[in-house]
Amino acid sequence: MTGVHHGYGERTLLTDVSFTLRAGSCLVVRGGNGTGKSTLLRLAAGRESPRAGTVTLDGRPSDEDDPRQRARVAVVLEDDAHHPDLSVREHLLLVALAHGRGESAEEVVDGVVADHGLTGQADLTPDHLSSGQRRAFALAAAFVRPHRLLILDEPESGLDGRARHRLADRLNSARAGGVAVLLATHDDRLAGAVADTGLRFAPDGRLLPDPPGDGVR
Ligand SMILES: Nc1ncnc2c1ncn2[C@@H]1O[C@H](COP(=O)(O)OP(=O)(O)OP(=O)(O)O)[C@@H](O)[C@H]1O
Repeated sequence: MTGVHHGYGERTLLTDVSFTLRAGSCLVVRGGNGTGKSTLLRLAAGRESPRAGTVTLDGRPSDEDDPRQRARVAVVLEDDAHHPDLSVREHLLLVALAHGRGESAEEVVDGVVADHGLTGQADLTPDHLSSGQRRAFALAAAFVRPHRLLILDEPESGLDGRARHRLADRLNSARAGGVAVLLATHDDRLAGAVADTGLRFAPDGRLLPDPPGDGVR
């Protein structure tokens, strides 16, 4: 992201924001409610275009409608959609198949379901999940896709302590495999456990360096 300015109406949220995220690294973005974290992630994901500046992924403009990008980037934002009439397992299988997992799809889904503590909920439809289980389900839908970059907006919300530890472990294994992670969170422990660099929103919309700390590893 280079020299990005963005806002809505009269309000400026991002002022001259630049950063680079490399393979295998995790950048955490923090700031109070309404400062612009989700907005920044939507721009990174190519769901929205900035008023000024550029957002590129592997040298190409970030664009969520670009199939090449969707084959490499998995995004969990706050407004995740799901099929109300498919079970957790059926939904994940559909996502895995749509993203080219082919014959390995069932195995990938079974592994991700177990990793996300959803084994007992695999045959339920989303309406029958608790809010924390729905969050785990949204994260699972990202993990069944091929991904070189994960963009996660407050992935910890609704998760209990055990599930947060599992999430930190999964993100660290992903990083070890070369996956880049862009994370917005209010959880300093999660930030410290998974991120190697951090940025924090200043009141003028600039992003200032904010080391993630030690967290719980
Ligand atoms: N599409 C939009 N049109 C107009 N205003 C918007 C739009 N999206 C977000 N905003 C406003 O921009 C501001 C920043 O929103 P954003 O969701 O990025 O904040 P956030 O830092 O993620 O907050 P939180 O920690 O509460 O999730 C808010 O005041 C919000 O109302």
